[in-house]
Amino acid sequence: MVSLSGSILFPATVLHGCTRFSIWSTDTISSFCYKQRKVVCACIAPPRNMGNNEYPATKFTNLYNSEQFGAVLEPEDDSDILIECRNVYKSFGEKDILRGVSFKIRHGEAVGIIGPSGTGKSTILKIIAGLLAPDKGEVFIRGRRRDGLISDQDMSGLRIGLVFQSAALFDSLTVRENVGFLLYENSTMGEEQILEIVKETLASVGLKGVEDRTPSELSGGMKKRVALARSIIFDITKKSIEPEVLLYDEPTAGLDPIASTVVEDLIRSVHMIGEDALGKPGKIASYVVVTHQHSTIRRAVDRLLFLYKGKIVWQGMTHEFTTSSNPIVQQFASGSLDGPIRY
Ligand SMILES: Nc1ncnc2c1ncn2[C@@H]1O[C@H](COP(=O)(O)OP(=O)(O)OP(=O)(O)O)[C@@H](O)[C@H]1O
Repeated sequence: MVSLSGSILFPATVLHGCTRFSIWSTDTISSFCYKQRKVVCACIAPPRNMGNNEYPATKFTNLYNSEQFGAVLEPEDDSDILIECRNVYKSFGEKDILRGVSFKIRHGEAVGIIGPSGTGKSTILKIIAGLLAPDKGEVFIRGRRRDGLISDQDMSGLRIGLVFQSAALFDSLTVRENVGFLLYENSTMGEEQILEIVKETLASVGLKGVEDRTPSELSGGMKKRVALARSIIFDITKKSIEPEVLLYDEPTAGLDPIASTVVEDLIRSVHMIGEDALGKPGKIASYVVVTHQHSTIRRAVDRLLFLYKGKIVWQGMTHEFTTSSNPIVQQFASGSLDGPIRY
């Protein structure tokens, strides 16, 4: 899981008009705060219907139409790539964690990253998010190479949000203040208007009448929904609306099976090809989920990347996961102690 500083409390937002980015951690806010030039509101989101002229709402079911071991079968058209990692390396001290990771996230995709514990899944999310810089290799955001961290560069064109395993809500604030935090801080909207948007966003994740509660009065599943609402709320006064990629780090960890299903369906519902609790199309262009849960793999993602020993060793559609002949995947899918994966 992503754990930047242990205590994950504060929302940090966009810097200097760079890539629209919302993330919730003390580490981030502190590192961003001293670097920030001009904080602008991260609370904008893509159009409600992303199937526009720029990006047709592609169905990805057969995009990568067979499981791949090493080689990747991909569409030739690269115009819909939102994020690309190219040959990314990352070490921590003596530990080589990522050793040449390459993949693309396309507009409309729902991608899962799986693999044994400690293999670097959360590290990849942090690199995509721009919180960690790769030692070697490149990250492209809508075709533009990002150099260093997100705060180092003025990049526009994509909002990237990270939803932590722990909901990372402000304990002392109400649900309304948590969800509307970025709007209260950065928007020109009045209190009444913000409250309306907060209510509508909460309703879109199936929560009503909880605005005045504090996080301690919510269940774990409700907290995750509030965190999701916070990451999809947007500033309706903004003129330009950018697509958003959400990165979920173990979103169902610690939940019972039914609460997991609720969150998995919620992740689907806020996606552009889903429908939220209000019956409106979701706003999220693409998302990436790091998970260990089989139910989340089955229910919430379409395509899988399997990370092992620093590389993507397998990728395929979700339905290919349990039938794969790849011994690493077979062992992981069955949970067997016998196989190439050793602990
Ligand atoms: N900032 C850091 N400094 C030193 N080591 C780190 C740092 N971040 C991660 N690591 C190490 O890198 C390895 C990969 O960590 P990461 O959290 O990315 O793995 P993961 O695949 O998400 O694991 P899990 O499935 O258990 O959550 C681990 O051994 C971890 O201890």
